[in-house]
Amino acid sequence: MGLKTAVLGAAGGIGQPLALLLKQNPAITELALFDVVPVVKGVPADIGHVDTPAVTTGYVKDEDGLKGALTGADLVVIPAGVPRKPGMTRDDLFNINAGIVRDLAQGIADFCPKAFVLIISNPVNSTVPIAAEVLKAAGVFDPKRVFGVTTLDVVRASTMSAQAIGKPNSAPEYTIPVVGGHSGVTILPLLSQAQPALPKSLFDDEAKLKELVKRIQFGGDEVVQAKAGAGSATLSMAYAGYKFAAQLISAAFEGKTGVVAPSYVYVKGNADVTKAIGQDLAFFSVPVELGPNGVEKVHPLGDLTAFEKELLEACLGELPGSISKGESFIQGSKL
Ligand SMILES: NC(=O)c1ccc[n+]([C@@H]2O[C@H](COP(=O)([O-])OP(=O)(O)OC[C@H]3O[C@@H](n4cnc5c(N)ncnc54)[C@H](O)[C@@H]3O)[C@@H](O)[C@H]2O)c1
Ligand SMILES: O=C(O)C[C@H](O)C(=O)O
Repeated sequence: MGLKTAVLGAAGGIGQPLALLLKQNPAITELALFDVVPVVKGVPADIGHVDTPAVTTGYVKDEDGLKGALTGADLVVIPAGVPRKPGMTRDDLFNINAGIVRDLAQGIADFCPKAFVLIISNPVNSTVPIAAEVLKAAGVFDPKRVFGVTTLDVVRASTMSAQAIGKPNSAPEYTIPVVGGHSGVTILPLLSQAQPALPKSLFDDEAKLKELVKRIQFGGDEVVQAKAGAGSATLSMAYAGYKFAAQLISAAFEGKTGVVAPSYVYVKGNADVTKAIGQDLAFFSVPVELGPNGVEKVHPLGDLTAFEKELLEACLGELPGSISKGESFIQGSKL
């Protein structure tokens, strides 16, 4: 088995370290790096020296590079687009990133319609519906193969919970489902379902619990502010993006079973999700069991505490509008 993986936006803050991490995955034999800026030809010249199997190539948009990067791709990861500056919301990126994701999704429809698609570009709550609409219009949308990458929220939930309970080295021990969307209050960490359970004292201290949830929801802002105008999370995102890609590769191509990870996927018509959230939304981040077809099964959201139900209400106050905004961007252009 040899996999071709394409990274679109590969010269960027996320793209470069993500490409390096992907280069280390032995299942990947071809790593295609695409960007609009010519330096993307230098990235494979650099990481191509790493002594792992993947042959690494750079493609620039101007040279009809999208076709070369995508043809034959099994997996496409998209971190293309502009990042936030302090004071911006992710939705403020919509005007620029919506068109970028639309054009890249069209390339996927044209050149690798069966690839797994992992979307990192913000606002994820809208860019994933945009990609889905483009693929639908081309008649190639497979809801099991398109993923909004929300793994950074999952990673933050473990790290920040471990810090909050005074065991900062214990982050790797915790698995915490984070569902909903990927922006502020749409990020819904289900701390009550942490494995192993977080200490009861955390749940007894309402102020501390709320502070922790808010920190997970607005973790992206922490980085945006600290970078002071020079961008948003790149290194932790590359780690998280690779983590999800590696989980998908192991389940889809290497026969690993029982791989479950939250991801923002198409859930329209899923009776269990509709029952759990009280709406038949098109997209929601849910714990997904991964396998040869991508999404093999959506796992239940489980019992929510009264506080988590409040968080769900807040999430649902924002998420449907973000989904419609993405869908209308494509549907409107077809009128
Ligand atoms: N999902 C998440 O959890 C998450 C986390 C962090 C960042 N992000 C998002 O990821 C995106 C990228 O962030 P970054 O820090 O890497 O930004 P960056 O500016 O460092 O890199 C973006 C890259 O995309 C390239 N690009 C622009 N238009 C393109 C196109 N049409 N085709 C191909 N490449 C194109 C740019 O040339 C650049 O190299 C942003 O939208 C950011 O908000 C998402
Ligand atoms: O905060 C951002 O804009 C980038 C990313 O979505 C994040 O969560 O770090």
